[in-house]
Amino acid sequence: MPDSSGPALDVRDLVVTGERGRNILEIDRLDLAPGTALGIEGPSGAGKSTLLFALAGLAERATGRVSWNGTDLLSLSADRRTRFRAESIGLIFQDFLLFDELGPAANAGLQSLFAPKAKRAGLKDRAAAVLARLGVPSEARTVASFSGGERQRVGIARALAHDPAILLADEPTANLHRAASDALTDDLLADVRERGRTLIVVSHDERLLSRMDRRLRIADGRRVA
Ligand SMILES: Nc1ncnc2c1ncn2[C@@H]1O[C@H](COP(=O)(O)OP(=O)(O)OP(=O)(O)O)[C@@H](O)[C@H]1O
Repeated sequence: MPDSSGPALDVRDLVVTGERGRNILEIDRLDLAPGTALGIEGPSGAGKSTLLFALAGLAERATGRVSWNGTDLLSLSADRRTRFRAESIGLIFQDFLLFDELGPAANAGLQSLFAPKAKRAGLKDRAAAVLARLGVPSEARTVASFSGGERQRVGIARALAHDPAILLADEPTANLHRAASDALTDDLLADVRERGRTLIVVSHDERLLSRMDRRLRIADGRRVA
């Protein structure tokens, strides 16, 4: 059953500047209803990853408004922003930041170390379910010897383990073979359709983009009509 209390995105006059003060992203307005899947596309260097970072409240030198269901990330203190992210946002980014000395289940269920006791078992179960669904090797070895695609899937399982209301993904299918890519897309969209989750993906993968509800093209740091 759709969860209509999920977050809606409201971006106004978002400007992100680079280290030398140049505007690398300018988005006047972006609204997203709860339960929507948005694909972001555009040429290399267009500002897609910068936008995703800004939507997670991770962009340095960002001004304007990035509001999720009435909470403007840019006006929160760094601590509160971190807390909001931990509770509500799942991030699938390119460098997977795995702990090489841990196995896939421990990496994917990492947040259980910090979660309230009542949530730990559910988090580990969900991490294990996503790993299995994406076909990650389950034998007891550390991820140090995993391939790029396997590491990516462990990172994805970690992002999904705490069941976030908002999922932001940068090229989530880039290193995946067709079957894993399709399974991941199906799972992400099931969360959107059945549970009112909000999904935003940056991708060059037409197969993935074509399944999104909306698409946003960016070039030179701006929306293209
Ligand atoms: N901190 C920074 N200071 C200055 N310029 C930056 C900074 N971060 C990113 N840029 C520049 O801003 C532009 C947008 O970068 P971004 O990574 O968002 O592009 P992208 O659309 O995700 O590209 P790709 O598809 O190649 O990953 C690029 O020209 C990049 O070099």
